[in-house]
Amino acid sequence: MTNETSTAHCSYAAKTVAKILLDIGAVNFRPEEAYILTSGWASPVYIDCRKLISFPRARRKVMELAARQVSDKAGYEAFDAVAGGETAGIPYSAWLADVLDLPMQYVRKKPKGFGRKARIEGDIHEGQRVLLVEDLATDGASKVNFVNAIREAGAECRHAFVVFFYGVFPNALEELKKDDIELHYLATWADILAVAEEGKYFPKKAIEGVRAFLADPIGWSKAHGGKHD
Ligand SMILES: O=P(O)(O)OC[C@H]1O[C@H](OP(=O)(O)OP(=O)(O)O)[C@H](O)[C@@H]1O
Ligand SMILES: O=C(O)c1cc(=O)[nH]c(=O)[nH]1
Repeated sequence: MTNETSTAHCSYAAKTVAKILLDIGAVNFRPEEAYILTSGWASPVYIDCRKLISFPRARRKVMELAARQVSDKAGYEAFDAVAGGETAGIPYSAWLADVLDLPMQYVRKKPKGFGRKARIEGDIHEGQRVLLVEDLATDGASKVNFVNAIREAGAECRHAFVVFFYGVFPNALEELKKDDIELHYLATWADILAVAEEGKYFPKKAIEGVRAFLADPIGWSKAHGGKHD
């Protein structure tokens, strides 16, 4: 595949996924009352990718795009298994494993306090090449936790896939790279804003509020009680 074909596909995928997320009501703008994200950042925006589980045609489309994206970026036959991060990543990993015809596992955030005390459920082997799958990434910190659990189990994990990546927190991709993790994603906030503006999904004022956050997420977080370093 040429670079141009791959770029055209990324752009088509970004627009399609942004439109799907807007159409199913997964995109929440709330500049007047900040959301505090898992990572501690305050944000006027929140994407509820979990909603996709209830929309079968939309989720099938997203998974087709995902399968193509990871094959283009990481390579055909680059993986031996697909692992979902608890909780939201689990259904996505099941669907993607199905499309890619690969075994599936899932990774717990913490070991269970009893039984096998395992963090990986499913069959995992020494040297197996595992793709971590999650719903979304903000600054990516949770990905490192899941990847470490996969590596501690003896498998290899150098790639993570998310449907949605914030694409606003500085150095998120570079920080993951330091841990030898390449993040693949279909859409970002820039894609959502472009489609939302064009399709007039939200009042102009809400879009402007979101733009202020995207231009300075750290300053916005600090001013609204979230973390800022
Ligand atoms: O830290 P990042 O890598 O940027 O990603 C943000 C994480 O926060 C959310 O999960 P949450 O911890 O709320 O758990 P859940 O999946 O159990 O809902 C989301 O599903 C991502 O996994
Ligand atoms: O970081 C999070 O917790 C988070 C952000 C977001 O936009 N959506 C979500 O489900 N979780």
